Amino acid sequence: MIETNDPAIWRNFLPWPGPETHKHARGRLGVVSGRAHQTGAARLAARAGLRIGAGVVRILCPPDAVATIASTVTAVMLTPFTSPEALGREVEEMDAVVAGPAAGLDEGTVANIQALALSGAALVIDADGLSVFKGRSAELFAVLDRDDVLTPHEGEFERLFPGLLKQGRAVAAVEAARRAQAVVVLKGAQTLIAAPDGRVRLNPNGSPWLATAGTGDVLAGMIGGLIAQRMDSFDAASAAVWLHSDAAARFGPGLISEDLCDVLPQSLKALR
Ligand SMILES: NC(=O)C1=CN([C@@H]2O[C@H](COP(=O)(O)OP(=O)(O)OC[C@H]3O[C@@H](n4cnc5c(N)ncnc54)[C@H](OP(=O)(O)O)[C@@H]3O)[C@@H](O)[C@H]2O)[C@@H](O)CC1
Ligand SMILES: Nc1ncnc2c1ncn2[C@@H]1O[C@H](COP(=O)(O)OP(=O)(O)O)[C@@H](O)[C@H]1O
Repeated sequence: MIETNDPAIWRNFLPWPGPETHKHARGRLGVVSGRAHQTGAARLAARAGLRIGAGVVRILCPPDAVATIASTVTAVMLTPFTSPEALGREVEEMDAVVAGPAAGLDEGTVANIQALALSGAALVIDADGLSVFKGRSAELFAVLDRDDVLTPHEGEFERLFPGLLKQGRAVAAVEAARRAQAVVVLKGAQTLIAAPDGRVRLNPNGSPWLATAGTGDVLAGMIGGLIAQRMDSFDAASAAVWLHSDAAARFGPGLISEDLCDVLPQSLKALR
């Protein structure tokens, strides 16, 4: 049965800070950046992770990207890594990690995701982190846990699950989550969120203003930020998808992806 992704389902599980909390207790999120000329996507995701409440957000980047990122981030922290093993060590203390946006379609991205999967952090895998496994999806599924989240648009979905969309989006999303044994967010005008146990939610408040570059990167950061705050991954994905659309609708005409973070507090306040 397809459930409507109504806030009533997950609203009581949204993580609000208690009086005794501190930034590390609120959740630590990592975001893996691409090379020097491909850092925007990670910066969008990292900012979104902070805005949705993760207490500490750190971008992990190749050494050549340090100067670019350092000159453009403020509250977001930054650590370079020189190998997949070093990346895996950096995320040991993190609660969740976003990987894939603008990561590059090469073996380095495969190795980074495999190293991240060995850590205890929940993974949110998007964009190139999905596309790089085209024709070899079993290698990705083999390293995933049930608290990991895949966030494909239809093009990326087709690369991981060729032909499956012909069965209809809802059936396809459920089957994808079963095969991956992870949460699958099949993005689009009516985004679906599917869990490996067969549950599926259809998002009711999609906003066409989201059809602009980088909004998927923001969504990945929002999901990662909620999981870092220890929200269940299926509920975190559901809540992030709804809040993302709500923020877009509040902003309306002229929205670009970097505006979403600025309007997200209004969406959060309305639910509190
Ligand atoms: N600020 C930054 O740094 C940003 C960096 N970004 C980074 O850019 C890289 C490329 O990302 P991407 O998503 O544009 O390209 P990708 O998935 O390789 O292929 C696109 C092809 O897939 C198809 N397609 C089918 N359905 C689709 C759908 N629903 N939505 C979209 N596409 C759909 C469609 O094919 P067509 O239908 O045209 O034949 C289309 O031509 C990636 O690393 C990403 O992280 C972006 O996040 C933006 C902000
Ligand atoms: N017509 C639309 N109506 C509602 N939401 C849309 C529409 N088009 C795109 N979106 C949303 O915008 C986001 C785009 O993500 P994605 O394709 O990964 O973009 P990018 O890679 O540029 O960040 C997704 O959350 C998707 O659901």
